[in-house]
Amino acid sequence: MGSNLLYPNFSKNLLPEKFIWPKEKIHSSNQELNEPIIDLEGFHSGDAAATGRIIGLVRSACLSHGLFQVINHGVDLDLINSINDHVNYFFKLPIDEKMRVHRLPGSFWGYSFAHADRFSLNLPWKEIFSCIFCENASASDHSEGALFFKSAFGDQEFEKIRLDFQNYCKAMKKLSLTIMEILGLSLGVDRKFYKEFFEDGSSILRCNFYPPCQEPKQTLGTGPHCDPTALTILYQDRVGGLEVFSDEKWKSVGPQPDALVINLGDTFSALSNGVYKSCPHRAVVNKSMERVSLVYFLCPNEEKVIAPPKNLVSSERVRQYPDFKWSDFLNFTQKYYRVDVATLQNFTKWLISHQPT
Ligand SMILES: C=C1C[C@]23C[C@H]1CC[C@H]2[C@]1(C)CCC[C@@](C)(C(=O)O)[C@H]1[C@@H]3C(=O)O
Ligand SMILES: O=C(O)CCC(=O)C(=O)O
Ligand SMILES: [Fe+2]
Repeated sequence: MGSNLLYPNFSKNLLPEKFIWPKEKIHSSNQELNEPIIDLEGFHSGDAAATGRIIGLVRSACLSHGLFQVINHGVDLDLINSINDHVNYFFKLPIDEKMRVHRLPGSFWGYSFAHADRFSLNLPWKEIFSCIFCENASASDHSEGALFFKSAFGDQEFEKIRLDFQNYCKAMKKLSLTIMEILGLSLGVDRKFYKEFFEDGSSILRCNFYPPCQEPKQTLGTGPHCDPTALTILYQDRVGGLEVFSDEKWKSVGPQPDALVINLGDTFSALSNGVYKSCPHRAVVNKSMERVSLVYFLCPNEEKVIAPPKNLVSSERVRQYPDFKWSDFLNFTQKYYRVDVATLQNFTKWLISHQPT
């Protein structure tokens, strides 16, 4: 990035050409997604009737658009607010301080401005701060992590902030394994199947900062896409901007105090043999308010082969996607293909054409 820094343009009136998206990708419906918010309390306490209702609601959301919201999710709301504060603090730093942790090519750690170092067209109107967490990280990964947080947050506070981030990711991992159990039950699969599959997985945490934009109808904060990962847990502040494609329309997912948004990604769709679709979504921006979203992506262990359980495959429902490893899919999204709503289909074609004969 460095030399072609576009950052100062964020404060000017004219939208730089690189941020202007094609009109057909931007059209909006002004409709809200009206979905029940799912209360997980009954599942946590083992209430059979409540669990049955939760499974039914999850199944219907995942068959139709792959997104739902949960409350009583077990993640400490004070911890969420602390991460939100840390993230706001970081994004408000002067650009040269944020650049101390700028994301290096091929890495998932660090700060990026609009992905301006990776793409040249249809840039998203956002700044991004990312980290990866893996519970079985080696001692050297831990010391690199400490250095990273020190560079991002300074010598005084970094240890507490790093611990908050670690605790946040642990809480998100726990919640995502609970959701995996519910997804298993909702698909008639052994309730432990998906939960165990992801136990040794890794996690990506993406913190997005969307500055106000003078021309919000010409650009997007995050373009239309399905997450290539398995499951996403998103916290959005009170501003709003997340939209989901449902019934052929973009509908907004309004922020709900205390709720977390859950959406399915391509990897889960493949693991369900396409019974559940991954969720097409995007983020719009607005003229007057900045917005933060904290996005936790659950990923499988890099070496695991992604294949659906046997009872989701039959002569009526043959295999929809070939076996693949998460490391290959991730590599595809970072080296060969800019993630959009058709990443999994294009990866499947790419895999087949690159298979040794
Ligand atoms: C595997 C990944 C690619 C992206 C980061 C993680 C999970 C979601 C992907 C992303 C956020 C989807 C929208 C487009 C993208 C480029 C972005 O706007 O950040 C995507 C990520 C990426 O390739 O960095
Ligand atoms: O910020 C949002 O609401 C959506 C972000 C998103 O979809 C992503 O980071 O994958
Ligand atoms: Fe996403």
